[in-house]
Amino acid sequence: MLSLNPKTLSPSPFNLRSFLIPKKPSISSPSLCVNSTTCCQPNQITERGILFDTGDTFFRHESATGRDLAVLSAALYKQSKGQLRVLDAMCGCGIRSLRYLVESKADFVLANDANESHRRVILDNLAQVERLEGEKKRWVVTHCEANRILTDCYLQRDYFDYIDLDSFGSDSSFFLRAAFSSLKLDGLVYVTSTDGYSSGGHRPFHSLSAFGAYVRPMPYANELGLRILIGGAVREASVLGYRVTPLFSYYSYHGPVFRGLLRMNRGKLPEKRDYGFICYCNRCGNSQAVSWDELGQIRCPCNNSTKDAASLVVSGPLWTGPLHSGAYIMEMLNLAEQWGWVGKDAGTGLEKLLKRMLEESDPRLPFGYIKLDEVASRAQTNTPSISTIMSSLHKEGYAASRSHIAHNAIKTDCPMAGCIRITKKIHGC
Ligand SMILES: C[S@@+](CC[C@H](N)C(=O)[O-])C[C@H]1O[C@@H](n2cnc3c(N)ncnc32)[C@H](O)[C@@H]1O
Repeated sequence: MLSLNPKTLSPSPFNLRSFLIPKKPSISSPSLCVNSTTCCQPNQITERGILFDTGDTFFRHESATGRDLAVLSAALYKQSKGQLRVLDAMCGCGIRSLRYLVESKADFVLANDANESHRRVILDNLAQVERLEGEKKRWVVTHCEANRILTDCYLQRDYFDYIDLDSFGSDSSFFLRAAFSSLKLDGLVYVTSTDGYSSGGHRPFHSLSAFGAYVRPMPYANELGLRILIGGAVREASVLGYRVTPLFSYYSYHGPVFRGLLRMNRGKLPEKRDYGFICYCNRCGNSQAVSWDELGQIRCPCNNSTKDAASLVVSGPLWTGPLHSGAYIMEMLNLAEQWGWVGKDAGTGLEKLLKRMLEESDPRLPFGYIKLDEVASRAQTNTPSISTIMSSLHKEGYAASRSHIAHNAIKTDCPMAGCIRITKKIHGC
């Protein structure tokens, strides 16, 4: 068991952004109020019926869906393994820790945040668990730099089933190796990045140092954000002799935020087809995945001459495999249904999101998405409606789905030329 004295482990000055959040008044003793918003004080918040205080901490309402996904996946783990020890390495006000305890039924949660001034709010929020359930304490709060707590746990052989790394920018890459070391085999890491500059190809040398991927501007930048995050984790895990696979990947416009739930097992590097480079041709709009050995010979079929080689943009190495496991998303949907989070009157976008992720997990669909504006501009027509183009693609035998990442885009195995032809046909040209 851990024996950490938070007083002696002060946060490192690293990452000062979190300490610059303006102060809000905090309250003393929040209580758990299920399915009610009426008893809330103005500075208290409910999420899924759980009342808590955000105090001076960094808290975003918009991340509620990311937290729902976390809680569902942790609960599935508990159901399948019969145990759940969570390390919430950057817990903010402790909302996730609270939800892991109350909703996912975690046996133990270590709630950590480097900022010691969050302590009162976290303690008050988590104290609700015993008040509600009358059980013995199942949680500990610490204030260490994340790598420190992860490494301490590893050194003390105190392994976790589920590690949550909810950090800013591309910082999560900095914690991954320590996280994999302190994770049980078959355990889960829920990793986050808010680095939209790297995914947009605006700072390739930064993305190279943070994620190990040289990224250049491509039309499906937000999917690249997920792929470099997962690819970086794959690389970090393989250094330690582990193999990680994404169970789901989630992009949210608010931030932007890129999240991935990764399962870790012993193993070697991923399949060659799942980790490599992505090339996009500005000339024809098609993409291809290439491995390291093919990199020297890449040429887009649309252009055999070398004079137009500049039209090819290459990013990587990154994750080129599936973003989600369809079977896992089905399990999440079923649990969400049991909990009344989806279905009639559930009133959230969670069902739509999970169903879209399920569509995207069709193995026939390649990486990337095609923006309908790009198709229209190449076809010199108006933008086709998403349902019309999808039904035309299906009629011609292509796989096609919407993307949870971009609302005006489709994922399809139809090449750009086919999409242009279909769009022209839709418009009678
Ligand atoms: C995005 S917020 C966490 C939000 C929280 N998980 C939630 O869902 O509301 C990130 C937190 O990480 C903490 N933090 C930043 N750098 C850290 C580090 N190196 N080690 C531990 N905590 C850190 C900050 O104090 C901040 O509270």
